[in-house]
Amino acid sequence: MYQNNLTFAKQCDQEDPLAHFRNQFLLPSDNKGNPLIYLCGNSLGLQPLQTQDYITAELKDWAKHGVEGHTDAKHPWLPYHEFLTNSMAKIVGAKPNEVVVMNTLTTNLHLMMVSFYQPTKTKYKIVVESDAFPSDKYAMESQLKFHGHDPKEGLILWQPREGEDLCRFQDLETIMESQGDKIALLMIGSTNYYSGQHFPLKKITELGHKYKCMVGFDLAHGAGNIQPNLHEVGADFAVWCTYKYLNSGPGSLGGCFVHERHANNEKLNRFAGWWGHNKDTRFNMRHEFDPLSGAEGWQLSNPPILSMAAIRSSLDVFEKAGFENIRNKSEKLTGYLEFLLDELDNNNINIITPRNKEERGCQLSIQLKNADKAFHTKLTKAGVISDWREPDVIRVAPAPLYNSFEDVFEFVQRLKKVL
Ligand SMILES: Cc1ncc(COP(=O)(O)O)c(C=O)c1O
Ligand SMILES: Nc1ccccc1C(=O)C[C@H](N)C(=O)O
Repeated sequence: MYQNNLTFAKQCDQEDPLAHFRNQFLLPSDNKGNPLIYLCGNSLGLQPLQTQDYITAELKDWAKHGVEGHTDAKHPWLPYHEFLTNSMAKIVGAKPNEVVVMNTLTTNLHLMMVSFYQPTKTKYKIVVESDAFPSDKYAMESQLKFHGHDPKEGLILWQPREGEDLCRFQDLETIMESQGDKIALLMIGSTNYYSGQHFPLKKITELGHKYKCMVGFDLAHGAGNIQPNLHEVGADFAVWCTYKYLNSGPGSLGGCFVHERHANNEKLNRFAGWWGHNKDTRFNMRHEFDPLSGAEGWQLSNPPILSMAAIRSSLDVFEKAGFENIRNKSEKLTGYLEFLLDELDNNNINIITPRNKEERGCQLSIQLKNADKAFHTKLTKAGVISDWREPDVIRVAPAPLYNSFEDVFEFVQRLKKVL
């Protein structure tokens, strides 16, 4: 159904019900003002036009009200995180009291492991996909060490088979069959940062629970990209960032999910702070810690409002577009990219991301045999923003809110030239 020509790409853009959202983003250009082809939303999403106004409004309220802005700002700062909750809950398929925006991703991962990784002498191992993002692995290794275990022995890697790029669910089952009684936590990147493989979250959760393990997901590459349906999946916890597909700016805050079955679970360890304390008595001071029910109870500090304003802006764009529409377009757009790459018919190109759309989001990871980083530099000079991940992969992620079919077509033309 796809065609390898510009007229077809333009036709798709004309028929795309989300096409007008592109104008609501600031698209980067080079020093001479030529527009770049930006396919890097998997690393840093682009800025919605309205974000500046959302942030400026908070700066103005700060100027006008000073400390009184906590209660008198148009969007009062004391409950500000609550303005994000409903939209964020929809993005990850959760109930509002299961979700909170706070801290950053790796910080939240640690906080969640404090609660959901409570190893015993015999049941202490953690399973992770072998090529997880380094920060996640560092966090898990340091948690193992913190509890007195050897990370080399305690961290089990779920690996692709020899000669393959993707992990198979059956191999996770085999790990659980042989070591389930020693495993305390399954902590998997819902969508792997390198391969773009999206894992079967529900099957993984059920498998983990069968062996009495806690199950958590890192949705850094999933949130805003694929609907993870966290509540229905039944995961114990999840963490994510908002600077990739959620377009909320560099280093912006992260999100955190705690399943409602743990909302008031007093058996869990918790590192506490005053923002997680009962709102009615928070300012009475000198009270014993009285945690809020649900994910909010894990908050530590009063949050940075300027970052939250950017998240509120971005979530408003998602609300307007509707996540199902976004995902629909995403499947078509990435399908078009896949089609055009296949049309190149080049033996040095290997798409390692799964071919099946249920097992991937918008990113395709393109392995370029015999290429090195210099190749990627050439591609960048040709006006394409993508990223290179060692040893030989270019990650390309057409983001449905601001990328067009023409972007995808033009990218493949430039790739062909550089090849
Ligand atoms: C899967 C994954 N985990 C962790 C991180 C690190 O997140 P942060 O720097 O926000 O803690 C990233 C991206 O930077 C990521 O993609
Ligand atoms: N936050 C960053 C800051 C600087 C450079 C890269 C990042 C990334 O997000 C990398 C991303 N997590 C990745 O999947 O490679």
